[in-house]
Amino acid sequence: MGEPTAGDGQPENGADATAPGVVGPYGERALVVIPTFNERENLPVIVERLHAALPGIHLLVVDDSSPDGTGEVADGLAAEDARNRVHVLHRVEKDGLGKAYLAGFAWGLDRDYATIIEMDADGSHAPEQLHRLLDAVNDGADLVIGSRYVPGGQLVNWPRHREMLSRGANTYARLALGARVHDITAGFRAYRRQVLDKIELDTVESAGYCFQIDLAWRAVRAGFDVREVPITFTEREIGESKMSGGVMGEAFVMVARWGIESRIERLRGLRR
Ligand SMILES: Nc1nc2c(ncn2[C@@H]2O[C@H](COP(=O)(O)OP(=O)(O)O[C@H]3O[C@H](CO)[C@@H](O)[C@H](O)[C@@H]3O)[C@@H](O)[C@H]2O)c(=O)[nH]1
Repeated sequence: MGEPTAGDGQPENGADATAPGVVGPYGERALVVIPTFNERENLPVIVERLHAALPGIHLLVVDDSSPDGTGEVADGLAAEDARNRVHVLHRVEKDGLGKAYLAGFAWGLDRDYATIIEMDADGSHAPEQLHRLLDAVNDGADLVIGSRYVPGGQLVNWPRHREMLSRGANTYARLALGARVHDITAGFRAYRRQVLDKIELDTVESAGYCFQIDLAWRAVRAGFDVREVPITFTEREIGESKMSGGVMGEAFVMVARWGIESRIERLRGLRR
């Protein structure tokens, strides 16, 4: 499956990956993990915007051998960056968003980044709003979710059917799990590394977008301070979403399972 290829985990530009990725005023080392599949036109734009917004931040592109050559574009960006802020992890085949993030998290945790961020490559998440998430981390939050569904959150140009699907998925997850998170499927997040160290990433099974629900739910259950800050989510202009029936089916089944498991656990706790 999409395991990192030999030699992966090393920065492709020969950079010292332990060099600090200090985020301006935040004074902590932060890594933005960007999963990519067929994003060759979007990637250079997002990298430029990210470094314009937060010049000190490091980023790791996790590419699943995109047929359109995104991996080579990422290597080029890494080679061009004189400050060694851009790193690339190549995986052998498309293996789902969740697995790509897990590989990226492992890379970042190995290199002692203090904060690890999730962000799409397609411009849906605005790098200019990343400081909102980092401010909340700085304020003591453990997991910060950039939320479309709290006051101040917005959707721009998202097709109506995607909005309904997303809102439906959030309502379903809230009812099944009882987690008080408004946008538990959101993919713009910042994790304090202690969260990722604690929530047993080696037992994560979710491969697709339900990975987002899985990790937020684990963080809630572990008692971490999970907060939402409003963001604007903008529909991509170039390329296509990788959402599929399989991705939705996986989320439906997994969330039902976690809901049942947590109710059983609660009942056992009451009986004791
Ligand atoms: N490496 C890798 N990257 C992937 C894969 N599938 C998707 N990606 C990358 O993951 C990012 C998000 O994928 P999209 O397909 O553009 O997501 P979306 O439909 O716009 O979904 C957004 O909304 C979902 C629901 O709220 C979110 O769950 C999701 O994270 C994302 O923000 C993009 O950078 C895309 O290239 C994969 O199998 N492997």
